Amino acid sequence: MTTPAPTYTLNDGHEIPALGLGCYQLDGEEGVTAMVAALEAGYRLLDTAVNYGNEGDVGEAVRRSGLPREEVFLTSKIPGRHHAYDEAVASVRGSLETLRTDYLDLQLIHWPNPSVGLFAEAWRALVDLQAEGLVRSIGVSNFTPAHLDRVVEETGVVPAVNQVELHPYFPQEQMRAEHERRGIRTESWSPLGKRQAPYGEAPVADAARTHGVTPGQVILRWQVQLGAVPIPKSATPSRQVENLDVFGFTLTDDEVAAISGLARPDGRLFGGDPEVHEEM
Ligand SMILES: NC(=O)C1=CN([C@@H]2O[C@H](COP(=O)(O)OP(=O)(O)OC[C@H]3O[C@@H](n4cnc5c(N)ncnc54)[C@H](OP(=O)(O)O)[C@@H]3O)[C@@H](O)[C@H]2O)C=CC1
Ligand SMILES: O=C(O)C(=O)[C@@H](O)[C@H](O)C(=O)CO
Repeated sequence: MTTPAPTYTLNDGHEIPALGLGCYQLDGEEGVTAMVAALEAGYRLLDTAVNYGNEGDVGEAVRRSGLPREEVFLTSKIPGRHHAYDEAVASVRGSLETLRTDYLDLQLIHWPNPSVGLFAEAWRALVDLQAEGLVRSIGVSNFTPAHLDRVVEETGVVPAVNQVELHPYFPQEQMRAEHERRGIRTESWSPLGKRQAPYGEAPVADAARTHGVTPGQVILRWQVQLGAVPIPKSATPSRQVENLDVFGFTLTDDEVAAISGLARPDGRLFGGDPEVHEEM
C-alpha cells in the first residue's frame, strides 16, 4: 500500500486528504472493483455526486474495502435541479441513504446554475444540515467570486472548499488567489486534464525526467504544490498507485512556474464556464 496522502485542515477545523479519487464514470461491478483497489492502494477520499449515479457503488466500495467508515472521506454534490431549500435537504438525505452512511465528510453544490438563481437557498440548506451533523464540511463547486460573495452574504458562512476545473492548461491563478484570501481550500477537477493531458509538454516531460517520475505524477505534484486538492480519476490500479505516490519528491519553484506557464486563454476542457454552463 502507498502511504495515504497527508491532510489539510479546512476553515471549519475538519481534515481533508491532500489528494483523492475522482469517481465519475466508476460504476457497476467494475467501478466498485476499481474503487476498492484505490482504497486498498491507500486512497482515503472518494469524490462522487448525485449526477454520477454511482453513490450506491461508492458506498459498496467503502464497505467492501473493510475500512472503518471514519477512515474514508466521502464527498457528494447536490445537482442543479435540487437547489430549492427543501429539495436540497431531501437531496442530501437521499445521498446518505444511497451511500448507506450516516454522514458525508464534504457536501458540495455541484454547479451554481445562475440562471435558476437558487444556489443561495441550497447553501442555506447545507448550513442547516451541517448544524444537524449530517454533513461535516460544506462547500461549493464551479463557483465564481460573485457566487461566493452571494452565499456568504446570505448566511455569513464561508464554504470550506470550492472544487473547480484546474489543470496545466487552466491553472486558475485568479480563483486560487480568491480562495487564499477567503480561507477556502481549492479542489481540482480533471486535475490531469483528462484525455487532453499535457504529458508531452516540455515543462512536464522535463520535470518527469529530472525527478525520475511519470508526467502524470509531475502534474499531480504541481497541483499539490499549488495547495490544491487534486482528485484524479483512474480505473487502472497501476495508475491509481502512481497518482497517489506524489509526496516523495518536490518540484522547484521554476518547474512549478513553467508548468503554470502552459495556461491558455481557452484552456477549459469543454467550455465549462460557470457563468454560462449549467448542469441540472
Ligand atoms: N465538480 C465538477 O463539476 C466536476 C468534477 N469532476 C471530478 O473530477 C474527477 C476527475 O476528473 P476527470 O474528468 O475524470 O479527469 P482526470 O484529469 O482525472 O483524468 C482522468 C483520465 O485520465 C486517465 N488517467 C488517470 N491517471 C493517469 C495516468 N497516471 N496516466 C495516464 N492517464 C491517466 C484516466 O484513465 P483510466 O481511468 O483508464 O486510468 C482517465 O481517462 C472526476 O472523476 C470527478 O470526480 C470532474 C468534472 C467536473
Ligand atoms: O463530472 C462532473 O462532475 C461534471 O459536472 C460532468 O458532468 C462534467 O461537467 C462533464 O463531464 C461534462 O461533459
